[in-house]
Amino acid sequence: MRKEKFVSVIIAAAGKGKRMNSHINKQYLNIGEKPVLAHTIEVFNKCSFIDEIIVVTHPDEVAYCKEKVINFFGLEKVTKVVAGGKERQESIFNGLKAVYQKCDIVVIHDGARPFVREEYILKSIDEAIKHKAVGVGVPVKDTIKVVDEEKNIKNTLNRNVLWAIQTPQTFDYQLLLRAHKKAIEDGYLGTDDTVLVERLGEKVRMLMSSYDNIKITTPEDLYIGEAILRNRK
Ligand SMILES: Nc1ccn([C@@H]2O[C@H](COP(=O)(O)OP(=O)(O)OP(=O)(O)O)[C@@H](O)[C@H]2O)c(=O)n1
Ligand SMILES: C[C@](O)(CO)[C@H](O)COP(=O)(O)O
Repeated sequence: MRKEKFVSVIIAAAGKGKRMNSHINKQYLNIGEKPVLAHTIEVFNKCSFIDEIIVVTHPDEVAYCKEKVINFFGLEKVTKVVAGGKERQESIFNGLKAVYQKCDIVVIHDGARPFVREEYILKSIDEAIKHKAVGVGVPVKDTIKVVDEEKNIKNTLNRNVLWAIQTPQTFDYQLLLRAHKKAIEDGYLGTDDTVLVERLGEKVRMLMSSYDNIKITTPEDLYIGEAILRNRK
């Protein structure tokens, strides 16, 4: 069934990586012998059901990304590198406007999540063909508290229903485009894409992925990433 669908991937890599505190943007820092972003794109590039990859980078880094990542690592499925916006949501919207006009299914993935496994990409494409919207994630391991501005605990959430959502998040293209347009119309800014579809009142499926599908966010994630990579070899 997947083969009949045109599948585009949008890699969001236009953030500034402020929490990493590095003069080099975190996507271009090495884990093992390759930049974070090269690890991420390689997984999609190798995946036979992916037809095109659109990379969204910071406007100042388009040329750098092409030279140091796309061309250097021979990532031939990347058809376009486009400039992102100030917020992640804006960057994804720029990506949505750049995909092939006959795109059926769109997979959204963070450039900063280099340990995504092909298995979950394939499962999420299948699930999106059936259900139109799907995110991957993991049940939370910690007990989650709601804390106010004075650092007082207000209440404790029921962990049995809490999941941490990751990417890939995979959608029927027209549905996600509609969800983004509605968010723009309403002035709504979300921190992922599934929430935009939730706002339309549409069902979004959750697929179990793995705890090692981490997002490289703060400096300690780099040595956790080195350990994940060593463990995979
Ligand atoms: N305007 C933005 C902001 C974020 N992202 C991307 O969205 C992913 C998840 O965002 P996050 O980890 O928060 O990255 P940054 O925004 O770069 O991090 P920070 O908040 O520390 O600056 C990253 O791959 C990032 O490059 C993006 O494409 N466009
Ligand atoms: C989309 C996301 O990866 C889901 O966990 C995440 O929300 C994006 O990162 P941010 O740190 O919230 O910008």
